[in-house]
Amino acid sequence: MARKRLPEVGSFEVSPSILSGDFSNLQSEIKEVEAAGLNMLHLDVMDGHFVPNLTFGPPVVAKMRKHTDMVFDTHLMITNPEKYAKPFVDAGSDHITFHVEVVDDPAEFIKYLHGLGATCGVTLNPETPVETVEKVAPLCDMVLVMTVHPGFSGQEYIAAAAKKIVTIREIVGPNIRIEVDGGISPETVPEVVGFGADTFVAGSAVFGKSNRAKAIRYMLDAAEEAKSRLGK
Ligand SMILES: O=C(CO)[C@H](O)[C@H](O)COP(=O)(O)O
Repeated sequence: MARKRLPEVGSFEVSPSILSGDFSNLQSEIKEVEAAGLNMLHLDVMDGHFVPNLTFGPPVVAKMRKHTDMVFDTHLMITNPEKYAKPFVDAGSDHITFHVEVVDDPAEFIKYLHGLGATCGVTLNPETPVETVEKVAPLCDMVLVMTVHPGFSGQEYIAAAAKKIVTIREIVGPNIRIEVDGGISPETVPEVVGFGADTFVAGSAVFGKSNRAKAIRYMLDAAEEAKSRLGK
């Protein structure tokens, strides 16, 4: 299976979080955001252990894969990402993000993920210090900053956690994407753009809206406006 690559840096991207989608109608949810021009789909994988919620595993990813060419941006909110990364890649995940809190040797794991043909990302919970990703962030294709405690859609954006984006941008430079997840909307996008993020995970702000194409447009417009205003 040909792996899809993350969009080149230089664009703003919305990666809509399927967690807020209608799980009884995944095919049409996917088609709708793809038709709106999006390149990425955020797959929220939860194990009921690392986070207090459960979602889906590789068989569901394999079914979704049949319906789209979007990059499957797979966020493993699970205790054993080393055990499950390959089954997700085999099922069609293009990009794997793991939590630094649960991996003993993140640099080795990144090498392993690249060896599987996937792009990869590291992430950290709101309370996890930015120093934990300092060494490995530059080895990734994208770094994900959590601005809510992972587990559920519709939570309030934690501004203090978003500030970590500034330090991570200094560490990785301009050529690695920084994605932000949790409470992202046209209201919070300007702040995270100012901090240096370029990739926006959005659950309620996309799938929670009746007109998804319009919701996506608002978010991307808010990002472009912030960029020109801040001279970024
Ligand atoms: O990882 C997540 C929660 O753990 C999600 O991506 C979350 O669903 C985003 O939802 P919202 O945009 O409504 O905050």
